[in-house]
Amino acid sequence: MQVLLATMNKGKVMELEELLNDEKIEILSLSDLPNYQEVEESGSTFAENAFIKARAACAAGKMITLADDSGLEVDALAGAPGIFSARYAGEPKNDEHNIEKLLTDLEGVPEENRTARFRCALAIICPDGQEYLTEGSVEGRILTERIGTGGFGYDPVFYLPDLQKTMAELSLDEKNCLSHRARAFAKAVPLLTALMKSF
Ligand SMILES: O=c1[nH]c(=O)c2ncn([C@@H]3O[C@H](COP(=O)(O)OP(=O)(O)OP(=O)(O)O)[C@@H](O)[C@H]3O)c2[nH]1
Ligand SMILES: [Mg+2]
Repeated sequence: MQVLLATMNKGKVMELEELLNDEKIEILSLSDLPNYQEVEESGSTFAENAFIKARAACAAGKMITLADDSGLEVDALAGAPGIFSARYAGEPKNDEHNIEKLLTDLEGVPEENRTARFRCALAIICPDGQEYLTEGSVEGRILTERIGTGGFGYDPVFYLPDLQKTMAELSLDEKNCLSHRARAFAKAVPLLTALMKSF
């Protein structure tokens, strides 16, 4: 079975490829679709944006398509950056600038009020029109400085109190055991298994 990963984000591709690691699944990405034009994420929720990305890519690739829309919600910022996480510090998107802006916005906010979560909405679309959505989240806290070099995005400032580590200090395997994306993906596994039998 062929599955298309509808994301331009190399960090996500790495994580999803590892999660989808099954010899019966051939993984394609948007770079396998010649002339694919990235679609505008015009929705107002993670779920809407995940469907927008998945529908567009499925129409182009005509195979089972997975798209993730994800981001960071910080309580002291009323849920920002949320769906705007990728471009929080403006265009073109830049993880370093985003972290810089986040730390500036949170200056003076004490540790106990720096609670946050990553959220992921994972859309799965089939060429015959079936649509599914799963979601996952992981709770943490925003540090005042970066620690660790793994992952992508805000990982170096996202602290997991239970593990006493940032997300960027985890190996790919460790991140894939507990991340928002891994949790959304785990809920999609039974579905993918069923789809594999029918396509
Ligand atoms: O530290 C992080 N660890 C993560 O595990 C993570 N997952 C998402 N994010 C942030 O949220 C944006 C997604 O926005 P997003 O879903 O629109 O993706 P994107 O624009 O990067 O690629 P695409 O999939 O849309 O092509 C990303 O760029 C990041 O800023 C993360 N940050
Ligand atoms: Mg995006």
